[in-house]
Amino acid sequence: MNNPPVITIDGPSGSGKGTIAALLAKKLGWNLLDSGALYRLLAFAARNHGVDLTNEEALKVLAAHLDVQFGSSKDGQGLSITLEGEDVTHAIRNEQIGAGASQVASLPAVREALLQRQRVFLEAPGLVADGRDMGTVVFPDAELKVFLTASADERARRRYLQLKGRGDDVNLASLLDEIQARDERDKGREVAPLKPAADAIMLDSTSLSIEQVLDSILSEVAKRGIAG
Ligand SMILES: Nc1ncnc2c1ncn2[C@@H]1O[C@H](COP(=O)(O)OP(=O)(O)OP(=O)(O)O)[C@@H](O)[C@H]1O
Ligand SMILES: Nc1ccn([C@H]2C[C@H](O)[C@@H](COP(=O)(O)O)O2)c(=O)n1
Repeated sequence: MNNPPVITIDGPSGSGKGTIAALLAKKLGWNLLDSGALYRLLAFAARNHGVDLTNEEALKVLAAHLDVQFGSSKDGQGLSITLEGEDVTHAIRNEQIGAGASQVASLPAVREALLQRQRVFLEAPGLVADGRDMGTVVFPDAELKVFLTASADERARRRYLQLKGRGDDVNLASLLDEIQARDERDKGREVAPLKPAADAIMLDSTSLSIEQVLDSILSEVAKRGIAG
């Protein structure tokens, strides 16, 4: 029997992957995988358990035993995430945890330990998966692969507005530095680096609205006859 269809959305931090993936999954009535959340959860759990972010062996064990539940947020617009019984939906969404996630994600044993956890999200009627290696490694046979980009300045500006809106004390110049450092680490690692799959469509969202990005992907979905 054929597997349910998959749409992958990969790209650098702040390009809008998570926002677009959630809207697309909702529109299609498909399942959603936010793979970055798994790396963030691991960085968060490592901090809670006093595990050093360079200790590959301990992180591999922690990754294999992460006690995590994904659900729908109360507003139905995104995910709610529980780690070891604690609601960490918002606690994992800061730049410090993002940097830690990028660090643990460079370790081959960690990626291997999280691979199967990601593939179990593939259930009928379909899956929208966002991350860095969804189209290249985790779902290489996906029906549609999107590589979503935006300039580093625009991504830093978006992150600034997002964090400011949440009431965080943030600085645009440091956010730009952090985004560029994370880009370098995600692109430069040896295993599953951030790069477009050979058969991905490239979408630069620098001067596109969220609606325009979504429409462009939906027209590709319709063109390929993927959903329904
Ligand atoms: N096309 C767009 N135009 C303007 N703002 C956008 C656009 N796409 C996303 N945003 C906003 O940018 C911010 C970052 O988006 P989002 O979290 O989806 O990025 P991401 O690529 O998933 O980042 P990360 O990989 O770090 O999780 C959000 O506040 C989102 O609303
Ligand atoms: N498929 C993935 C998803 C995420 N990562 C790493 C790299 C990111 O810097 C970090 C956090 O991801 P985000 O939540 O910002 O999308 O996790 C990865 O290597 N592979």
